[in-house]
Amino acid sequence: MSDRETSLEAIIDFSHPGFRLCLNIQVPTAGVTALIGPSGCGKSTLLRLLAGLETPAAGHIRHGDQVWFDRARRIDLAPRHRRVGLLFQDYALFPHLNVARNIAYGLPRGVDRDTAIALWLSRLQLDGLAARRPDALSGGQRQRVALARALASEPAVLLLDEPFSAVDFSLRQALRLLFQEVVADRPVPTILVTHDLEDVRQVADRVGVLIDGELRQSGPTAEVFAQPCDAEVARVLGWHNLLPVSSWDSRTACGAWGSLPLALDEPTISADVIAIPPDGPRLDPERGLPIEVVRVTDMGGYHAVWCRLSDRSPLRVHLPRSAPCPTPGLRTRLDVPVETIIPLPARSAALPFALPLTTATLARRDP
Ligand SMILES: Nc1ncnc2c1ncn2[C@@H]1O[C@H](COP(=O)(O)OP(=O)(O)OP(=O)(O)O)[C@@H](O)[C@H]1O
Repeated sequence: MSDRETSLEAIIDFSHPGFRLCLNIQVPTAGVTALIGPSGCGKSTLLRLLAGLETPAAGHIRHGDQVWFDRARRIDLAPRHRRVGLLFQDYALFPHLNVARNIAYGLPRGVDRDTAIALWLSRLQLDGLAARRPDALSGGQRQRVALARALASEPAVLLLDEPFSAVDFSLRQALRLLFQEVVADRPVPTILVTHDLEDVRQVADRVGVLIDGELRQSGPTAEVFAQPCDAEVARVLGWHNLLPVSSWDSRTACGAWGSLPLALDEPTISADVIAIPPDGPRLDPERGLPIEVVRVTDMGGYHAVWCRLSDRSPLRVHLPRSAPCPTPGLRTRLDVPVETIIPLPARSAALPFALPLTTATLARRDP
């Protein structure tokens, strides 16, 4: 079956009091699609709508040829008929069932129960816990039981809300690898909601950035991380050094923090903010922005140096270990190579409806 036949597509318009989610999304079968955004932007709500636990005011949801929801045609498939593997932030385990029975709950017909339970207990490092009830598990154990239940059900679509958030660093790493194996083994449209950018970088093939119920940017993971479309998206992607610009032209950007040269052919975009990648700048007492070093952290391969600019704006730079390591309190200057500076608008429009959907998830609010 081609990817087009089994991808998940949805056009959704939905409101809570004071909040509106309005977007158009296509999730291909191959690979993982991560969904990130600030708290309250609508990520969990979108998963609930796709799973059939909330009903859109308008739109449609389709998995391959199967229509799950179509407001105009009055189709609204019950959640149990959508075959969605779901993991919620609160795990939603059955409190009266032990671990084994929770995992077995969604097993497809024909699967040997005991073998499948043993397999998933072992894969998620839950051996020895089969007979425990959820209230006798740690948060991380509960989360893994919920993940096992979602994966074991051989779903047609996987919707996972923060599936690795409650476990320690090394287990998280192991779970990411396991998850990638499982998804590669049985490709289904998969949405991974997470606040952890490492999850996105390591696991996701594509990423969509949701802000205020709209999809602001989406595309291949590396591309989105390298080229955020605006300062709000850049913040979601973990960019630190975003300096507001009060005036600018193609040669200079100025703000309360000072001024920096620009090298734009022409001022084609509205630059409200300049972004300074942390690896570009170098300390140089002779040139650049005046700074005071506030804190230095040894990150293993490099030193992270937190500085304050003249207006007390924070800035973080990464210095190679081969460079002299500054001490807190040092007043010096920061030479920022002109070619590393990225001008960004503060906020761009949501993705328009009519773009092709293969790499993109699209959104628009009504005017
Ligand atoms: N049952 C509800 N009634 C009214 N408003 C709700 C309800 N559930 C969620 N909301 C609101 O809808 C918006 C989106 O919530 P949602 O839980 O989808 O956000 P989120 O992006 O998943 O957030 P987080 O990252 O914190 O989990 C929020 O403003 C939230 O307060």
